[in-house]
Amino acid sequence: MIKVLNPADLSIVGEVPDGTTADATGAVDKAAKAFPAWARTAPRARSEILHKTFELMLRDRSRLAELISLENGKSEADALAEVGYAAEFFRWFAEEAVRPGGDYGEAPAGGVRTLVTAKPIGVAALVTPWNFPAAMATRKIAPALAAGCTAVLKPAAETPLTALAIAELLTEAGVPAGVLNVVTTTDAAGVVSTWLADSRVRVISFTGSTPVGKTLLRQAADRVVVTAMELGGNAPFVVTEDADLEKAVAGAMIAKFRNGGQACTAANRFYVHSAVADEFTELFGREVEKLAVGPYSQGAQIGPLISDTAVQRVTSVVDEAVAAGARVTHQAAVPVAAGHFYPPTVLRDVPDDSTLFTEEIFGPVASIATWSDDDELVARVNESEFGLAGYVYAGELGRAIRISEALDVGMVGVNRGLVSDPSAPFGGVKQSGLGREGARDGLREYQETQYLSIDWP
Ligand SMILES: NC(=O)C1=CN([C@@H]2O[C@H](COP(=O)(O)OP(=O)(O)OC[C@H]3O[C@@H](n4cnc5c(N)ncnc54)[C@H](OP(=O)(O)O)[C@@H]3O)[C@@H](O)[C@H]2O)C=CC1
Ligand SMILES: O=C(O)CCCC(=O)O
Repeated sequence: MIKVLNPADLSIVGEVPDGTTADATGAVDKAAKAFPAWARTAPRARSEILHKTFELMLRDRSRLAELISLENGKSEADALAEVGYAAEFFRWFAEEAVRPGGDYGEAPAGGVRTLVTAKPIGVAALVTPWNFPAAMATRKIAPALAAGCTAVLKPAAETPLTALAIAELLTEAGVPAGVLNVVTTTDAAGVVSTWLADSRVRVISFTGSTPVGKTLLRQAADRVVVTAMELGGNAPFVVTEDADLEKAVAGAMIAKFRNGGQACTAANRFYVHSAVADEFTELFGREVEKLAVGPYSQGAQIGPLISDTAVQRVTSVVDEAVAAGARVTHQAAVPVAAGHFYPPTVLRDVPDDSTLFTEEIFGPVASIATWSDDDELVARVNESEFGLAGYVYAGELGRAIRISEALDVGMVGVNRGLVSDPSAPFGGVKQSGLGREGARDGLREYQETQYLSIDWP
């Protein structure tokens, strides 16, 4: 069994089976057996089951939020927001399930009709991280099932309880046995490589770190498995000299501190125009100092990090930046408690080559640098090998759009601190990944295009 810990106080909140590679194959057996019938189910029937699951998640919103907070540590507000966000993927893909797509046309030379259909690919392997235990699962399960695929899911070993609770709700909503199979395990590499080697698994969708994503891409290449990869980010947060600073601070609080900074979309590098950098730092820093850090059960706004290793890593990258000349300007207090807490922190004069700027921080640390020329700013931002999200705050909308379009990222919040939305195509460029989740694109990740070229005398 795997013991699931509460990162706020290290108490045990549950136990789940530690699945083996034999369990991994058993899950594919079930998914493969269930596939033909599920793929033939009328789109409307699949849609209604997904819609019912959306309703059940909202019915159980507080229970699910508590489970998320217990195993992940995030605040009650973040957990409730996550349940709403996660449930919306079921509603969105319930609506997309009835629009599988397709086409019908005539070849230019005549004598041929072309009938194009979008078919479910087959068994989908879904691998999800601990930072959004509900939303990362539903962002994959909903489109896979909407398309007519069956699935095997491996949640993170730190947060398996939420995925199991969602699977139960899908069963309650009417998903037949075998359509979704969850394998909890501490042998992530063994289970996932077993799936990628199995000829019945035709697509893998992964959310997690870039190094693991690269490993899975290499493994997927052996059988040319279709891949969708949501990997690490390094989001810039740009503030121009004519931006509304109060609005920019409000957006920064969301972009940086949602989920305690543990999000691939989290603002990682603040580039504030030198004319307003002092004022922005002061306004932002004052808000950061007010953040209440602690266990969700005490109504805190910021919970612990996921593990002690995470705390050590954030500590070391902050220390490294300070040694290189950065200054800590503001910091919130942390409780004296057993959990993995790190104080929300603001730093100024962070060098572009410090790890805080070149790698994902995945913690509540805001690193600020300054700039003064738009072209120089864009060049500095685009030096990164990552390109998931970005944020641009500017007074003149045209300038905000020009800067946003010049950034090598998949998503930009323009005068907004949040980009995530089930109706929008979530995903990154460069080493931040391949493919898109949500929107219509999310369904396409689980469909294969086939055409019939029909003799038409
Ligand atoms: N882009 C994103 O959304 C995320 C980015 N990250 C980044 O990655 C860093 C490390 O986080 P971490 O949780 O370790 O991320 P990982 O990439 O290690 O974990 C994500 C998922 O992949 C699984 N996994 C781990 N190793 C393998 C493997 N060899 N083969 C197949 N599956 C594997 C994990 O299982 P298990 O939990 O059992 O190890 C988990 O289900 C973070 O600090 C952050 O920078 C992390 C999470 C999400
Ligand atoms: O960190 C992630 O992997 C996803 C970010 C959550 C979201 O905004 O959708």
